[in-house]
Amino acid sequence: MNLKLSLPQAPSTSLPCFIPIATASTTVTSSTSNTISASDLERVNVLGFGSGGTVYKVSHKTTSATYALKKVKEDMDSTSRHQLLRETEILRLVDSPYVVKCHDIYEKPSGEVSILMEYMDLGTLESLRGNVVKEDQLALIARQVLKGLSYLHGLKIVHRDIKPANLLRNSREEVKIADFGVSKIMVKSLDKSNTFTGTCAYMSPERFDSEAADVSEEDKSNVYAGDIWSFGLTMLEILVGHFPLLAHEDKPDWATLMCAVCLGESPKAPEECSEELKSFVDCCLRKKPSERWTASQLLNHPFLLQQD
Ligand SMILES: Nc1ncnc2c1ncn2[C@@H]1O[C@H](COP(=O)(O)OP(=O)(O)OP(=O)(O)O)[C@@H](O)[C@H]1O
Repeated sequence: MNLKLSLPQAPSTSLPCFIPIATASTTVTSSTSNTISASDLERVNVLGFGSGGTVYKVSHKTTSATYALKKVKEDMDSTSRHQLLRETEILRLVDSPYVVKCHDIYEKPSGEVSILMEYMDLGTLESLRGNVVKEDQLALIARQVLKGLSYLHGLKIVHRDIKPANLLRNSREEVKIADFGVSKIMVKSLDKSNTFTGTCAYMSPERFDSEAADVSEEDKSNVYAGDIWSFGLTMLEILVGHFPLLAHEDKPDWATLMCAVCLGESPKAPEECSEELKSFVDCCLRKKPSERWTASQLLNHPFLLQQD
């Protein structure tokens, strides 16, 4: 008589069903037990603009603690709304020293959503462009990003947009992964999430052209390898100071990129680099996803072990 049936899991493709975002005027949701009221925050200045909204540096009126507040555009279309729901779902789930911490999420009755994050005072890794980055500095950055990726992949989260603009650093020499707008939590083991999502320039060959004859079903479902390709390109960019696939074009068109990523040879570390670094880059940028090393394997690569 009192039969109890467990409810089926919602598929990942549907709108995520998660706890609703709290209103700013009341309690706010948080991955920590401490909640911060939106009315206690004071804007200091604008930190930057993204496609989804504006990020402000804010200060807590009583504690003077500094945070970054991402205010998401109100007039979102359904795709952007969907991305925001996914991002907040993931932000609530993750808690790692290698991922930018989300303290609270606020929603006003008007629909305006703001995300309160840990403040990373040195901004994104894009700011390193033009600087000479030594191998030991690169190893320090690579190790932290890989620890973040290893953590995320362990939770079956694929980031899908690893690039210098989505990696933030602070003056404690910490580097953290940010921006989960196009990330995804993998539900089924055969879920193929290597679709065309994220920033084209850093996309792996199998994601760029998943219909190519040499992309097997196994390659398509090896979603985490796509993050490793993007990570490898990002590390190489930091090392050489420019986008490594097309040195002379700032904003290459889609066809040029497609040729470089899918038909060209994988980019390599410059000849003058150590053998360990050359091998490290090679292990990240193998064309076949099954041959690319995983984040945990890369953490044990000689390039990172020797710089420990
Ligand atoms: N937690 C943070 N601490 C310090 N600065 C931040 C933080 N988050 C974002 N920023 C700054 O704000 C800028 C915009 O960030 P945002 O995440 O909205 O967009 P984006 O990642 O640059 O672009 P898009 O969302 O279009 O991919 C970043 O480039 C960075 O300079």
